[in-house]
Amino acid sequence: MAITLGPNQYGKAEVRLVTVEREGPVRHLRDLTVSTSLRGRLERTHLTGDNTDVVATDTQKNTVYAFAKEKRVGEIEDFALRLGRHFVGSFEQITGARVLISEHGWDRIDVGGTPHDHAFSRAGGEQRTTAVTIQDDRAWVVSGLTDLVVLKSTGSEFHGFPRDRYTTLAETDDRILATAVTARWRYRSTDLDWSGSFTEIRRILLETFATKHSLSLQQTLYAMGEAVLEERDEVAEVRLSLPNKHHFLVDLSPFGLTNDNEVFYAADRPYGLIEGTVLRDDEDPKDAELAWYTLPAF
Ligand SMILES: O=c1[nH]c(=O)c2[nH]c(=O)[nH]c2[nH]1
Repeated sequence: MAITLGPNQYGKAEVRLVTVEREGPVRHLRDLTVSTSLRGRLERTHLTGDNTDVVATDTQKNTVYAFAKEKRVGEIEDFALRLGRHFVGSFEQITGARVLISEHGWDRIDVGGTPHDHAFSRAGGEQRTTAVTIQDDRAWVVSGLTDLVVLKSTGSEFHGFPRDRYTTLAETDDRILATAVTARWRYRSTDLDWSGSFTEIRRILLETFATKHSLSLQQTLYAMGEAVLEERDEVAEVRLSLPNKHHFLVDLSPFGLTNDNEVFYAADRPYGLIEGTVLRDDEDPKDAELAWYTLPAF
């Protein structure tokens, strides 16, 4: 039996990078978490401990900080492409790179109706994300968002599902539908107005969630992905992960009270988890395998 080294990558995970840019008295703040992973001819270190080919993870981290100083960070997609191309272009043994970036938003604190120059408050839990993959001279960009928490207080039904001896769930034609959207979308290009595209895709996801009358969260998921693909040519594929944040009607009958969809118990766990991919039928699924490689399936 021969034993060999299979696919591998290595890098620095979750480099916390905060930049402050000056514009007169005004400061601009960026808050990123950056992970780098490199692939290539790395057998020697694994098999013999010879580190000749190993670009140290400490060097990778330092490169992130130095790049942030040498040129404005700019769009997270462009920053990730610069970093990935640097590693693949500078070290002959490194043939591929994956750079993950998530951005945490900060809002200016409002002081007496005026946004403050240099004081900020965290903008909720939502993050904008990108995953850039470089392989030799090719590149792929998968961007997205996490933890976009949404709720609609009506306009959602769930019925018609099979019943067996274990089924207790009541059918409903009016329920709360709530979720924390994690979405990733694969771009067809590496040269785009990233912020403009992000803003539009986020708007489409929100508008579709709000306006699509829902017969299941699965149907809502498909509608959200479909709307993005219909409106945004630059996107090849959308993957969504939607936890169903259940809101159960409280039984008020012990107190002699009715509950006409007014009082709910917001359950923490377990939650339904609805995940899916929406893609163009002319896309070759093989083409993007590397773009998604090692990313969560949804
Ligand atoms: O939208 C839903 N999809 C399900 O698959 C499901 N299952 C469940 O118990 N509630 C729901 N709601």
